Amino acid sequence: MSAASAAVTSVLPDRETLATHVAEWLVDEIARSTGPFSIALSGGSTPRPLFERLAEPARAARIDWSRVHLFWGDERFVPHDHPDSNYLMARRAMIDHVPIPPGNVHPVPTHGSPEEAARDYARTLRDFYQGERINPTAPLFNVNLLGMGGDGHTASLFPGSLALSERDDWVVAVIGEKPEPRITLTLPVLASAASVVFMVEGASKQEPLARARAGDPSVPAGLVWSDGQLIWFLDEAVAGGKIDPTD
Ligand SMILES: O=C1O[C@H](COP(=O)(O)O)[C@@H](O)[C@H](O)[C@H]1O
Repeated sequence: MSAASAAVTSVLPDRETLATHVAEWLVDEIARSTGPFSIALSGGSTPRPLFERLAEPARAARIDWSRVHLFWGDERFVPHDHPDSNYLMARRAMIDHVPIPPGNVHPVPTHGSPEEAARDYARTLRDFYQGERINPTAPLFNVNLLGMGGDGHTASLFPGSLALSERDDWVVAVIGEKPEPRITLTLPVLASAASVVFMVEGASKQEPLARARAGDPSVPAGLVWSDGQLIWFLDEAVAGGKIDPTD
């Protein structure tokens, strides 16, 4: 399945409304579920207002945080207190303000070497999943929240990267493509979610978004599929008035 097939699209007026809409969607998804609810978080700037919305007291009170497990789709290989850390951003915007049990927060380790960290995180994911191989009928995550960079990258899968072809390892170290090494889940693991959710905003991403949605293989976000449903949450600036929500 490619990003171009079986996708649902919601276009919201602006980034603030987008964040509120996705927060409400997530609250409803958690409320409708039973048992553990696992979410893979993205980093960068786009999800920050969403995390802040989820931490607002009235909304946070509607979430059974004891069932929520937080993972990350990718991480910069920097200490957890480094300003570039995806974990630190989520902690400051949300985790520090909600009653989630500490044991339910599963950041990507950033000690040792990047390769060791990738191996350790794959172990963490497999232990949570209670399986060594992904079964497409039993997704690892309830929700995998993804973003897209201006170059079309998603998680830490960059255009032309060897990591895009990885089908066996669940997590890989990406070295030499960015100033700092990255740790990223690979495509089959990113796809293993009941809902793979892209949140993309801003006029500067119109062009890569259009290519991703057309399934352009040179745009990593366009290579992501979902073992469940694929949802694009967009603001009008990135949709550019050109997106038919039924596409
Ligand atoms: O490097 C990253 O970038 C993407 C996109 O970030 P944004 O700032 O353009 O929203 C993000 O999805 C990814 O998790 C992050 O590590």
